[in-house]
Amino acid sequence: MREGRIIRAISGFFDVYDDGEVRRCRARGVFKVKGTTVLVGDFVRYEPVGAQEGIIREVLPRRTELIRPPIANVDHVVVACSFVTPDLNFYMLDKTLVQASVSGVEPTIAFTKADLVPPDRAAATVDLYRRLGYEAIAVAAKQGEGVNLLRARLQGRVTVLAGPSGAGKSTLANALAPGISFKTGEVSERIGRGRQTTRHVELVRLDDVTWMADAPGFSQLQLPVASRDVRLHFPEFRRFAQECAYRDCLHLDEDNCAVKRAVEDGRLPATRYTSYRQLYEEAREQELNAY
Ligand SMILES: Nc1nc2c(ncn2[C@@H]2O[C@H](COP(=O)(O)OP(=O)(O)OP(=O)(O)O)[C@@H](O)[C@H]2O)c(=O)[nH]1
Ligand SMILES: [Zn+2]
Repeated sequence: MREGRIIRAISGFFDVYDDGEVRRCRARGVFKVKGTTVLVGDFVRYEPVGAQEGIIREVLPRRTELIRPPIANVDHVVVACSFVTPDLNFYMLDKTLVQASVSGVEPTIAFTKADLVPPDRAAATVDLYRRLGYEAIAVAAKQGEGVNLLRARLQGRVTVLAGPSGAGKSTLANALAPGISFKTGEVSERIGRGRQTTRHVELVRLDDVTWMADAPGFSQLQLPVASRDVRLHFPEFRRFAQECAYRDCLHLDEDNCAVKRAVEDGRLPATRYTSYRQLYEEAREQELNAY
């Protein structure tokens, strides 16, 4: 039995990468355990058959699992966020950072189109996020600025790109892995009678241990977290939250909230707190709609 990584799924077959070779495999017996799925990104045990085929016998435990696109063991997301066209949207950025945190995927923020804004503005935004503890890089893809820094962040990991339409994901994908054909938006397909939205995804090899998904990750639809837990995904709140009067302070309308105090006197950025309140409300709404 050998081990490999699924890099592509095509109508019942799975392409398994193992030590420089790709084998087209079928899965046998693995679905007997109820609820078992086989995803791109999965590590599997398989039996080679002939020179180019094989049979998957076991799916190994996953570290992470994204729903859109369905992909396992992603460890890194590059969150593309443009300074202009579309204008920088802190709320969208912060939402994606929360989604990454909930999924256990480490983010790197790529502030794109840095060539279109004054350098001091670009630097201030990058600094804001770095001070919060995030990895953040200003990128001007056409000039090549920031691309090598970003590429270094991919090394040894499986990366997906996320970010709104027009943020520069395809452009980044091409700069990072020349020749990659990055799928844009959502791919719809007719399946049977209804129209079902599916998103095919493949892992593209940069080197033996470095892979990138060829389709964007993290739909902006749902926030997979309870409203009361949203605060846990704003890491900069932590050191202030200890000083809140209530141990379980949500940092909303409670008295004597150290997080709100820190926002008021500028020790925490107001944009982040605004995003927090909005995301809390959004998660709360989801909960109320679930009943
Ligand atoms: N000036 C400048 N333009 C950029 C940069 N990166 C991307 N663009 C332009 O921004 C536009 C959108 O870029 P894409 O890479 O297609 O954006 P995307 O995120 O893949 O967009 P969707 O396919 O809609 O999801 C294109 O016209 C790019 O040429 C950059 O660093 N600087
Ligand atoms: Zn508080």
